[in-house]
Amino acid sequence: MITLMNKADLLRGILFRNKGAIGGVLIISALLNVLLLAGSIYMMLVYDSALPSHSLPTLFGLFALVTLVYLFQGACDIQRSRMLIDIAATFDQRLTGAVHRAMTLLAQSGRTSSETMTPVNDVDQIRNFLSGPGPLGLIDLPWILFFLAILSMLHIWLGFTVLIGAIILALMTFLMDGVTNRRVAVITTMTGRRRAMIEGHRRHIDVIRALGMTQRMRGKWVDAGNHYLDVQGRMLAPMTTAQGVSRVSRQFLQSLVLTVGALLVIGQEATPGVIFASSILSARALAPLDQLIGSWRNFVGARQSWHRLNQIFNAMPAERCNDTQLPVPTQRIDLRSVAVTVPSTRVVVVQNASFAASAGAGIAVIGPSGSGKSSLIKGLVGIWPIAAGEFRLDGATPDQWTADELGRHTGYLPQDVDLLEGTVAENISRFDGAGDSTAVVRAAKLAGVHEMILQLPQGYDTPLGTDGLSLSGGQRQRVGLARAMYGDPFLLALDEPNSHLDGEGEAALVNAILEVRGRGGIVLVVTHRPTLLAAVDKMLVMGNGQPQMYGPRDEVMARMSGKERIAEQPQPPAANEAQASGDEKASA
Ligand SMILES: Nc1ncnc2c1ncn2[C@@H]1O[C@H](COP(=O)(O)OP(=O)(O)OP(=O)(O)O)[C@@H](O)[C@H]1O
Repeated sequence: MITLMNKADLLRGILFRNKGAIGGVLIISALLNVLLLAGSIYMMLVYDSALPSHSLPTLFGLFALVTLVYLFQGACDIQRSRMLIDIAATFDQRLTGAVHRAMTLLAQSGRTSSETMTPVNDVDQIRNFLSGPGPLGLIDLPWILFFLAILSMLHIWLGFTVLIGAIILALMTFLMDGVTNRRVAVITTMTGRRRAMIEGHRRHIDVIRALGMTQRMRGKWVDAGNHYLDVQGRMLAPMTTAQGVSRVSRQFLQSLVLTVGALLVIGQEATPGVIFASSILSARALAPLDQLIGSWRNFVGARQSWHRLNQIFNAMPAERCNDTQLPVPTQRIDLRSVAVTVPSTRVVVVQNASFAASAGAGIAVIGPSGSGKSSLIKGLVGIWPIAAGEFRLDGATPDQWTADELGRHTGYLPQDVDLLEGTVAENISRFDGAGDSTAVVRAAKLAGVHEMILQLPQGYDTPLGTDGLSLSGGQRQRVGLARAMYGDPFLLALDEPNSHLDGEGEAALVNAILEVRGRGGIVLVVTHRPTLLAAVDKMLVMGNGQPQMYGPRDEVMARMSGKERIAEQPQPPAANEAQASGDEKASA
């Protein structure tokens, strides 16, 4: 697994860690290119010695020899392809961890799902290219000179003719590269968006069906598909033309070489065997270029993926590795003028948040919709960046722990609870393979979900998630609560944890919050309902992305009801405004 990314062309480093295998491929390629002469030599010997002498033993002897060479050549060819597949697989394996980290960071920074998937698609693209025929064209490219030298040894005119052909094909490849580059980038982006579109439809299939949008969504998908195919067809046209021209040019060149050979034979400057041998040799000489032109689109795609991956990896911050491990926080949290931003837009959604709480505190975060309650929670548990101000746990800023360490001290229940693919126990234990079942059951009991889990087909071992059992909204919320409480985190942040709960569930939740507070944890709970107020001792009122009031629960409630009473009294408009602005100042 890669931990430090700030290196120029990191991918090349990873690929060339396979030096042994790459060296093996180059050696086998050299051998194969030399063995490729066998066909031409055989033909020359048959025409120039076996045929004139009418010697059957010579013919059969030569045939046996060339058969052996072909068998060996076949074995080398298979071995070379296998080695390339292994190199591609190792390259992919070595990048897996880094790709996952890149995806996590891209998703955290608010990128779209197609952008987030880019590193995976790019590694796929490079691996497919490396394990396909594409690299063989590149590896065999220098061997064009070898075949040109042999052809020139047969006759300088033969070498010259093929050299001109090679230059024309190389020029075509060069020109095609300029045309292809931008087009392949456009097609790659469109392919990613198309995949994201169908994935979006899949995710929201229930809403699409229930609201009668199936035909409209299908129409959108078909339109997008038609547009994609139209653009792809237009963009790929020059490439297909170049491939066709390359194939015909190669055939033409072979006939041209044959003609030059025939002219040399007529002029008694070469033997008849030379005609056929040079025809085969010219085909071999130009094969790498032809192969490259054939797989040029994949080559350009892989090259772009390579650059994109390098850019992504180089932009990734080095993974934090704190030398000093801080103790588990147990005392307090402090916020001083904290501002939270949305990662994708960098819009500030919470500002001037200043308050403190000590061990055992329970804080209800209330306020109207869009007032910044969830955003504040996201900032405190490290999902969204704190752009200004300070948040400290026992005096330390969150970045003094690694994300995973901090995660162990934090419990978070989001508004939309997503359980991951795995069993109920795995989900509750946050996939901590080393975690003990007692802690899982304890967290489930605390969340009041133990009895419900026992009713599931396989109890705690029931698979959930993508292909597993789907739970109801309330069940999901309670399993999510157990997951948040697992490991007795110091800071427990619950975002509307009772939105799907019935009376019994709410009672269990109140008990759970009291239990956490009783053991010295701090609970922040966003709620629109008064039921949970029984479990807290403090209240934070949010409005317009800022705390409006903070203090002991009953005091804040009294101030709020006082405000309401003032607002209810009929007052002249000017007096009303003065009162409102005075209150805001006081609470701020
Ligand atoms: N993913 C997001 N991308 C951009 N802006 C967002 C995002 N989520 C929230 N916001 C913005 O942040 C502001 C605060 O939203 P937030 O969800 O924190 O409010 P809230 O008080 O929790 O609302 P509710 O009670 O409805 O959940 C809103 O103006 C909202 O438009």
